[in-house]
Amino acid sequence: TNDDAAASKRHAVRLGYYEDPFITAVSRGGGGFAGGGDASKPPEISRGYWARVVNLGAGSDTTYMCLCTSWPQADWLPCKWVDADLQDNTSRKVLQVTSNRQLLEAIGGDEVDIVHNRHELHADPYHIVPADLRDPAAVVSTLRSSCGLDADLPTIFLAECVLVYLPVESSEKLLAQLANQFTKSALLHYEQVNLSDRFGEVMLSNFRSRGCDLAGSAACASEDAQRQRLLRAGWPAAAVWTMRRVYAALPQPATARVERIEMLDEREGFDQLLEHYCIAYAASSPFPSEPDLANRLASVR
Ligand SMILES: C[S@@+](CC[C@H](N)C(=O)[O-])C[C@H]1O[C@@H](n2cnc3c(N)ncnc32)[C@H](O)[C@@H]1O
Repeated sequence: TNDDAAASKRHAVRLGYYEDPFITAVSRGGGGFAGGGDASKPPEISRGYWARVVNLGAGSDTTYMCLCTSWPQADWLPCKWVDADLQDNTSRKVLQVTSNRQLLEAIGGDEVDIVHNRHELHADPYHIVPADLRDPAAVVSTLRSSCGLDADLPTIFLAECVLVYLPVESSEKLLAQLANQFTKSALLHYEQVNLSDRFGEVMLSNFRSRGCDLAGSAACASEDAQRQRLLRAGWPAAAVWTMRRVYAALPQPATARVERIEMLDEREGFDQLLEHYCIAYAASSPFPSEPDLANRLASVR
């Protein structure tokens, strides 16, 4: 599934949907390692990738490298960044990063000490570590002991198309462990939603026919199911938006540019697809009221 995600991203970048100078280094077809073939993807898929607010830190994702090169001096860059995935994927990513000059330079080049073995890499502030998300206690222990993460510091967790592959009991345990251990944290999570309607059932059977059983699909039945899972896991605040709502809220010049890259046969199919993916946000403290938020923003400015 990671190879397919990487190939879809490479295709979207090649057509100009968004920029990611590192995607060819991590995805086969451009000298990279991840498979996924070079098949072109329908424009609905590319628009979906472009509209994602967050590219999550797993698989062949290159968000850290993109952030570092786009804003090399920014003081808001995180003081630690961890890409965690199953060992097969981290081994591949370690090989990609250590054997590619462009990726090495993006993570600090000669300026940082890079310690790595086949499965993990530590180039503080950047880390790649193997972690099975079905074992949350081990995940937290790895973050603390191998990456030096301080659970008392503000932390953002990103999960892009990942939780849906875990049984719901496992994703709930993981979410509970993160909410419980990281008391100043937020979670941004992107995956399928509304899978209980007819379109959702067809999506599920398409995944199944590609040999991909979505073990966590029950948590994706509706927006409420997604939200309730976060609340049940102990996150005090949680909100869910379908990608249709997110897309409609994006700046019009930006959507207009992307919609000129490739025409859609029909808009309805794209809207349906957007209706079946969501962004969920959870926070370890209740959301501020709108006036409170405005006051806080004013004091920062
Ligand atoms: C569809 S890919 C998404 C990759 C990346 N987040 C992206 O969107 O480009 C799903 C990822 O979830 C990872 N994954 C699935 N089950 C996992 C588990 N139990 N523990 C850790 N990672 C897992 C896979 O290895 C794969 O990299």
